[in-house]
Amino acid sequence: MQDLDALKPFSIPGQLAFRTGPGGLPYADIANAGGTASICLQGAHLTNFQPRAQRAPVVWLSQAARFAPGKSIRGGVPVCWPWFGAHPTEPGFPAHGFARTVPWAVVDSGAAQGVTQLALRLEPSAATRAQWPHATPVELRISVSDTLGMALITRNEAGVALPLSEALHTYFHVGDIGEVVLQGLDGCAYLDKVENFARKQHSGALRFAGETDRVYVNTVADCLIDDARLGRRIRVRKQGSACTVVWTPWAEKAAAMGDYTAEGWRQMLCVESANAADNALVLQPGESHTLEVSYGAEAL
Ligand SMILES: O=P(O)(O)OC[C@H]1O[C@@H](O)[C@H](O)[C@@H](O)[C@@H]1O
Repeated sequence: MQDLDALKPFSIPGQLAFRTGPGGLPYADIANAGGTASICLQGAHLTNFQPRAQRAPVVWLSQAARFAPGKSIRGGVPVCWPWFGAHPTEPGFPAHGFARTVPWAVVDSGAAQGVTQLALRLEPSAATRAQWPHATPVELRISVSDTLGMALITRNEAGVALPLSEALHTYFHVGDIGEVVLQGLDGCAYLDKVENFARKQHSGALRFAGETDRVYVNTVADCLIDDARLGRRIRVRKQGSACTVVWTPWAEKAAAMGDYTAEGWRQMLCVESANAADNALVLQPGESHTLEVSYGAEAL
């Protein structure tokens, strides 16, 4: 992992600074006129985003989150790569890939027109090569203003076609999950992970009254999280993503997972922009793929 001296050339006075934070891990803090954000360099894991005009963060972080080398953080935006969910053939490999728990290097930063940018690249190691021996440089480019932009860019330099799945597994902060209405998935087919991946059809808006874990396939639509309690709508825009994963653990599963306070799960909803299941990618030699999202909030 880069030390703070190596990171200094990327800092931008008044906008971007680096520090050692919880778990002894390096973090980047961004602040500008539009909003604030923090990114843990382990996993390129964004842990906070709040527009200045919002009284609550847009991205949720568990109050019981643990920060440690090699451990995924509960909340924020885990980067799931180069596979989403269980590995297709290796049950011993970590769920959602290794990208979220390994060091990423800062490779670029900049500021223009009220937007602060930071680019990170996954650092391959003997441990990652043991699970993914392919030459596929991957970068996460983050841009912060009153909206948050993220682009996950994978390039296949391996010389052979490669199957790959991925997601930006974003935990959004909501007032209360029981009052949230999610729009954008009307008419979509989904795999219901709560019922052993049964394939179902969805219609209308989505409301939550229990554990929900669904992979909506063949949808490139944006989603809206309407949050009556906080009086706001979060707009989830995406490009280069053909499925959307919706997840809330509810009480029992949250308690079993740890990393949650007793009622903490009520303040989160995962709406994940992904390429997985029916929409997993096959990257041809020399091909690049970009999964891009932007998140903003407005009054309801
Ligand atoms: O605990 P993890 O590995 O971060 O995963 C959290 C959840 O992530 C979601 O994307 C999955 O659909 C769920 O099945 C899973 O429980």
